[in-house]
Amino acid sequence: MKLSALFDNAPDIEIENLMVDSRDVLPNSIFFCIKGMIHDGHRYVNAAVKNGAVCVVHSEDIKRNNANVVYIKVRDVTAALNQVAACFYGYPSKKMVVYGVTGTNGKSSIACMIRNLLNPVYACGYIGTISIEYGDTKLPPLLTTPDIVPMQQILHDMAQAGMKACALEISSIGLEQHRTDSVDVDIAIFTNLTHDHLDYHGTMENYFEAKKRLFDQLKPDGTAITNKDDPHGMAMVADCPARVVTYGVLEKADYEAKDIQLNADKTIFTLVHDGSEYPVQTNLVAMFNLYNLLAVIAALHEGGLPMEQILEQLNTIPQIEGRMERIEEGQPFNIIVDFAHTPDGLEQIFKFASAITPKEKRIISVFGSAGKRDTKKRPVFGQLADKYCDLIILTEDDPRDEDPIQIAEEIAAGIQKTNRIIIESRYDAIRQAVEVANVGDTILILGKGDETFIYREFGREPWMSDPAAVRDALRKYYFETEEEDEDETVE
Ligand SMILES: CC(=O)N[C@H]1[C@@H](OP(=O)(O)OP(=O)(O)OC[C@H]2O[C@@H](n3ccc(=O)[nH]c3=O)[C@H](O)[C@@H]2O)O[C@H](CO)[C@@H](O)[C@@H]1O[C@H](C)C(=O)N[C@@H](C)C(=O)N[C@H](CCC(=O)O)C(=O)O
Ligand SMILES: Nc1ncnc2c1ncn2[C@@H]1O[C@H](COP(=O)(O)OP(=O)(O)OP(=O)(O)O)[C@@H](O)[C@H]1O
Repeated sequence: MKLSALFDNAPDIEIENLMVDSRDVLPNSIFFCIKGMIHDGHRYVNAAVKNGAVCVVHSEDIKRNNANVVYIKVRDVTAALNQVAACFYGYPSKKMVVYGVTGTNGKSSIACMIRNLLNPVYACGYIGTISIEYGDTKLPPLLTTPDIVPMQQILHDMAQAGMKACALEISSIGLEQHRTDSVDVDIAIFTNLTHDHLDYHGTMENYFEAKKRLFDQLKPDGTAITNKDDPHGMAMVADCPARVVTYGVLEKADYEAKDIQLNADKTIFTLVHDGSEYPVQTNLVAMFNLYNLLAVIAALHEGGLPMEQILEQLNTIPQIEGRMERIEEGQPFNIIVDFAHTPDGLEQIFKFASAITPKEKRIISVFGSAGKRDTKKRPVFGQLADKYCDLIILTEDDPRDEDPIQIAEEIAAGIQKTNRIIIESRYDAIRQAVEVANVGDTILILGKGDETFIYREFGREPWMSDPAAVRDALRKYYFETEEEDEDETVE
């Protein structure tokens, strides 16, 4: 693409790449000087030119010392990058119906469900924490919400591959860093707002405002779907220029659930919408998933999918990897692997475990808390586990360069009455839970879902994943010892 097509009054030189990091080698590129939290891109112009930049977009005064380079001064480099990236990749989001999901918990669950339910009738991709998927392509995730250039590039690839829609997770950090400013969102969904990412945003007010940007910026012919039962649900859409649609359980809402029956293996309820009542049965479990499902039904229906077509799929919704994943290997106790890593997420899963575990049986939880991330939530995790669990096994969870034992001690500071042990190795902690569980107990393995890495001081270290670890431990330390016990009895 010619530079002149991207900037007014620019020369006709050919542009092949967009560069935001001077360390990337990208021939015939435009380098954008982004001011970050640590570095200022303006300091890396020479390195960028060495690595292929033929144009530099900047907001501060810099030395224009290379006659072969075009220098373009703008007021806001990030805004320019957003406009240029969308144009460079052919405005891909305008070619698809984009469902943008934001909120503290439930983004991946809702975005994956939208993709899974829509895809059979209307080709839909997914971008989020779990992966990037479209058609038969499945790529590892970048960030939850990719940076500006990869975002536009992925959307372009999706549109090229024939996707007509995309379910996109939009994190508060992504919003704060303007990663979706040039994404044409058609339907924006809000799940809930509870304690998370306060290390980044500082206060709940800032965190709220970051999320609210998605709704403030929504186009007038877009749709905002909000959780009426969440204390922030209506405030989130207060200044939204788009049509607002609500879902909920506690109050009248556009998509409302009543007569709810929560079971260990299914949920039954009546959906009330637009004066009609629909009986619904789904294989999804737990109250928070009912909320997620209401958001999904609202989004798909508002997006044009007939209600009957949505409802007929709800009894066999595909399991979302690492989210409320029940491990069934024939053991006589429940094992659930879940990605819960916020206080609200933890409390929801503890409540569900309390509902499915008989009073005289135990809830055994295995979890930690990530290093270098929101340290204030650690004792809160401890308090919550103390309230609901009978045995707490604290272990590592992405320690980065912190000491996992120290993190565990900080969680333990919130535990007053419940037995707790600290086992640093995640595998050994899972093994311990499996070895001590009795018939009818419930084991919860929380925080990492299906992730196949653990972040350490040097970066990602491969990890077999919690579901694989628990299956391995069951085989080696539960079923084999059971067989040995039987052999001894025979003798
Ligand atoms: C903490 C954080 O959000 N960091 C993001 C931020 O980086 P930063 O401000 O530190 O950037 P910086 O290092 O100061 O660099 C500033 C600029 O100088 C450039 N640079 C820097 C050095 C150099 O030699 N040359 C050069 O050109 C950099 O490429 C950059 O453009 O801006 C970068 C884009 O310019 C992001 O990629 C980066 O995300 C990092 C990778 C990250 O880990 N982010 C996480 C926290 C995140 O975004 N998480 C959310 C939420 C997930 C959830 O909900 O759980 C997500 O959406 O994934
Ligand atoms: N609507 C909800 N309300 C509260 N907790 C939820 C909700 N949906 C899911 N959870 C809990 O939060 C965990 C993470 O869910 P999910 O991955 O969908 O959230 P997320 O917002 O995408 O988080 P992340 O971006 O960090 O992946 C789940 O495993 C579950 O324990």
